[in-house]
Amino acid sequence: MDEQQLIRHALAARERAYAPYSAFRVGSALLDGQGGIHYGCNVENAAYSPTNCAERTALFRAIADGHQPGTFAAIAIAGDTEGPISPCGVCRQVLLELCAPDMPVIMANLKGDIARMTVSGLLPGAFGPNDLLEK
Ligand SMILES: O=c1ccn([C@H]2C[C@H](O)[C@@H](CO)O2)c(=O)[nH]1
Ligand SMILES: [Zn+2]
Repeated sequence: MDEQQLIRHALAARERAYAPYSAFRVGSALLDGQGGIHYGCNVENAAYSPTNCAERTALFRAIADGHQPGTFAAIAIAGDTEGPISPCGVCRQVLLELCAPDMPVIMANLKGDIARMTVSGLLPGAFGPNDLLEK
């Protein structure tokens, strides 16, 4: 699974977004350690705050399907932004919780722009699992 393929999966997932309020559709594709893909899209809500971003949808789906935290290989995210889409702060925190710190996060837009970061690079100075679990 190369980067371009993972981005294509994220773009396909974006088609399933439920975004009637913002009309801003986002897709994600999470690659697991066995080469499996877990799709995510944003799912909005009339009360707004229950909205789930594409990134968290894919991560929560994969965990619910039995994958262990820290075993994922990469995530791609795609949205119709000027530059490569950037995950929100809540998703950065959830990525830090459920993925290895050095896991690649591939950010794309519809024009083919791509940016790459690691999970830990997206949330410098984070309060994370180590602060509670390793005493
Ligand atoms: O990285 C992002 C940024 C935004 N959204 C969603 C949340 C909301 O439904 C809409 C507008 O913020 O886009 C995502 O899913 N992922
Ligand atoms: Zn988010």
